[in-house]
Amino acid sequence: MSEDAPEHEDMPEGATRCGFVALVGAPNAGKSTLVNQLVGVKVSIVSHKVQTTRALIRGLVVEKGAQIVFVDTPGIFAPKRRLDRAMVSTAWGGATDADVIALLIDARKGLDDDNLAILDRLAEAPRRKILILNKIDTMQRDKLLALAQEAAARVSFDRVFMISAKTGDGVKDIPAYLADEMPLGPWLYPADDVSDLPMRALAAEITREKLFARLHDELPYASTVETEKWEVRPDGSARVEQTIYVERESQKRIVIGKGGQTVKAISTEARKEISEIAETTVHLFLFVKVRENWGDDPERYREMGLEFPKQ
Ligand SMILES: Nc1nc2c(ncn2[C@@H]2O[C@H](COP(=O)(O)OP(=O)(O)OP(=O)(O)O)[C@@H](O)[C@H]2O)c(=O)[nH]1
Repeated sequence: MSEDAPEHEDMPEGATRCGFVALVGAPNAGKSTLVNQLVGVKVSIVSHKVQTTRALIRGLVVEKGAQIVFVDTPGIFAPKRRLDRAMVSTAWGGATDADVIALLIDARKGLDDDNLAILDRLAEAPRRKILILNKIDTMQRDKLLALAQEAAARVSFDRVFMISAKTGDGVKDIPAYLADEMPLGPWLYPADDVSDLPMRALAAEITREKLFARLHDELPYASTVETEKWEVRPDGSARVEQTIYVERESQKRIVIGKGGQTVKAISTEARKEISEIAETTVHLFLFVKVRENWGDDPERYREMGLEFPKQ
């Protein structure tokens, strides 16, 4: 990552560019949808529930000889617990390390308190910044222009994009622009990688998504899924073992369900999707365990790649 803003030098023959773009935005702005749209593969989990993104997930896009590494930051929100503070700290850490910070705003919401707080913070960051107004499929154009002006009055953006992450409208312009902004340097990832997120973590996110789709009213947000084992068999299929961690015995019973029905249904759904993404047959084994005070255990969020917040 470069300390200085990249210069617009002519590309020597055979030279490559590579850089980091931090996607910053309020929960539900559409960051995961945008990363998925950019990368073309489901690398980060989209959900109607806010704060789905629990760790930094990168999507790689190659454009005009430049490798652009998108850092999908967790939603910036008012942190209460230690875990939440760690997530926010990680999000801003990722943003200030990046070559370009991309602020994604749900245009429908406009400059609400969340977005104003982010803009204030962004104004201080000594980085190139772009503004992406998302969800234009739900809005009229004149309102978008007014919103862009309002945001630009607070933060100096190098460029403003108006897109629909959902339909893909306008999305291609973003990597086309960013490719020229990346500093000269070798690619950091193999050419055909779409994500440096290991398959294990992706599989855990998929199961977690299925778990919450069923039980979002009954489970605390802190429940997690970990992939303990990913074993490729001689026939190419994979034996995958995952543990669902909950905070209390009562929650364990809910996840398991009557006669194991609930966990079985979650497993069936998750197995289908993991198989599709892994492009092989997956045999999924789910275990449910109680881990108390999960949300306050520093070891847990260190394992997830989260930083300690600077107090
Ligand atoms: N109409 C419309 N909906 C969108 C668009 N982009 C995203 N959404 C929806 O907005 C919701 C939130 O999208 P996500 O991609 O999960 O948002 P996020 O910013 O990654 O959220 P966190 O991971 O929780 O921070 C989902 O229901 C998406 O389908 C868009 O361009 N148009």
